[in-house]
Parts: sequence; structure tokens; C-alpha cells
Amino acid sequence: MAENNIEKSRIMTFNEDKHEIALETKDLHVHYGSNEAIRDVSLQFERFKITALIGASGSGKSTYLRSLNRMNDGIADVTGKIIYRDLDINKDDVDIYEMRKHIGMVFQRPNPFSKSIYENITFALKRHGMKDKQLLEERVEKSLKQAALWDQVKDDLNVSALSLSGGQQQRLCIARAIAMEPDILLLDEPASALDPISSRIVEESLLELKEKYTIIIVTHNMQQASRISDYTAFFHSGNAVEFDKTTTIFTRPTIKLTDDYVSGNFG
Ligand SMILES: Nc1ncnc2c1ncn2[C@@H]1O[C@H](COP(=O)(O)OP(=O)(O)OP(=O)(O)O)[C@@H](O)[C@H]1O
Repeated sequence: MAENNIEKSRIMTFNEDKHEIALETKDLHVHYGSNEAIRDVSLQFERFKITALIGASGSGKSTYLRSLNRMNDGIADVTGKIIYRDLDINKDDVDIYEMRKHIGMVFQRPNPFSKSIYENITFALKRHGMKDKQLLEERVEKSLKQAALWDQVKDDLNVSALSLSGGQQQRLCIARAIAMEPDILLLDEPASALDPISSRIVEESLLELKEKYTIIIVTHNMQQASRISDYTAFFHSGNAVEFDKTTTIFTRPTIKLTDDYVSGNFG
């Protein structure tokens, strides 16, 4: 069990008259058996902004992120509130299938289906009842454009997704997630398995995506966090230690633990 040695934390909250909150957790705890991986985390995520979750390995970033759209159901015990559109989506009676249309997720390793590019994107749409061929084609084009992949694949959407490069596969996974037109995109180190060039291209597409989506991203890469995020939450031992504008976290954090981490003294 991680030791709770956090004496101080500093969590910024938004003035809700000026900032629209897309998602919020209140007193969130996550236990894997007796191991408390997330301790009482209350954070707000502003709409159409990118929030980075940073911290050393094992600090709880992925556990927290995965709890936000109930990916930890059946794996961990998650208590506390996850507020989306005035609804606590951590309640038992929430339709998880429906909720995930609004809160989509992209994982660390590109995981396209072993199907064509076109089918990767239309699969979930069809399962949700979209049948019209023209509408499906429009959605495929729009999401591939938003994920900055359209120009490279538009001439043959019937090739296998597995024939794409790693970076292209990850952008396809982003396109697949946004094809559902979610409000919120959760990304768990989406560029960590990619080479630096593909990683920068994914970053650039995320910057464009924030015009339309609220993005919450786990990253180990400090440069990436400072390049793309508006806000940053620093996690340590399952606690959200400090949350503020990214520039503040990286240039003048209040808490020593944050300072040590962002200046590379541990982690
Ligand atoms: N499926 C699981 N079952 C049991 N314990 C888990 C599981 N996933 C994570 N944990 C534990 O929860 C704690 C937080 O892990 P988590 O993966 O959330 O951290 P992280 O900050 O995302 O780490 P990393 O950067 O290495 O991915 C760790 O103690 C880890 O061992």
C-alpha cells in the first residue's frame, strides 16, 4: 500500500461563472483490494481545454483516468462522485454504454481492430444504429481529418488498419474515438509507444482537437505536457498534490514535491 505522506496540496478550482466545467471528480477514492491507489481526489476539467495528468510511475494517473469513464468497473472499487452534465456517472444505475459515447478513451498502445480503416471507424457507429451509407462516409472523412490522417489514407480506406505505421494506427484510434462525437477524450499516454516524429504529429492533432473536445491526457513526457496542456495535475502516491495552469506548475509550483518532480529530481 502506498504511504500517504502528503502534508499539503494545492488544487485550483474554477470560477464556474467564467469557466465551463466539462467533468469533475469529488472525493474520488480507488481501491485495488486493500491498496488505495487514488485518495480523495477532487479535480475539475475545463471544457475545450487540455489537462495533463503527470506524476511518477505508480502514482495513480492511469487509475484515475480510467475511472473517469468507468473502465475500472470490475477491477477496482471506485467511490466518490464523477460529475458529468450534473449527473454522477459513478452511480450504479448509469448506462455505461451510453456514457462512453460522451466520454471516449484512447489507450497507450495503438489497438485498431484487424479490419479495414473504414470499418475501424464505422464499427461502433453501426452498432449504435447508424445505417445510412452517406452519413457513415461523412463521419469517416470528418474524423480522419480531425485526427490528421485523412490525406494519407483517403485513396484506399479498405486497406487493413494493421498495415498502417504505429503513429498512423494511433491517429486512427483517435479518429475511431472521435467518430462517436464524444464531449470528452481521455488519453492514456497516447504517444509513448511512438517515435518522436509520430509523437509530435499526434500532439499537433490533439491541439487541433481541443477546439471541439475536452481532453484529459496522462503523460510521462514533461515537454509534451508543457507543450500541449492548458492545465496540469501532479499526482503522487495516489494523491492529486497540485493542480493549476500548466505554466504555473512548470515554472513556479507551490508544493516542493511538484517542484522536485518537474525539475527532474525524482520519478
Ligand atoms: N489492475 C490492477 N490491479 C491491482 N493494482 C493495480 C492495477 N492497476 C494499477 N494498480 C496499482 O495502482 C497503483 C497506481 O497505478 P497506476 O497504473 O494507476 O499508476 P500510474 O501513475 O499510471 O503509473 P504508470 O505511469 O507506470 O502507468 C500502483 O500501486 C499499481 O500497482
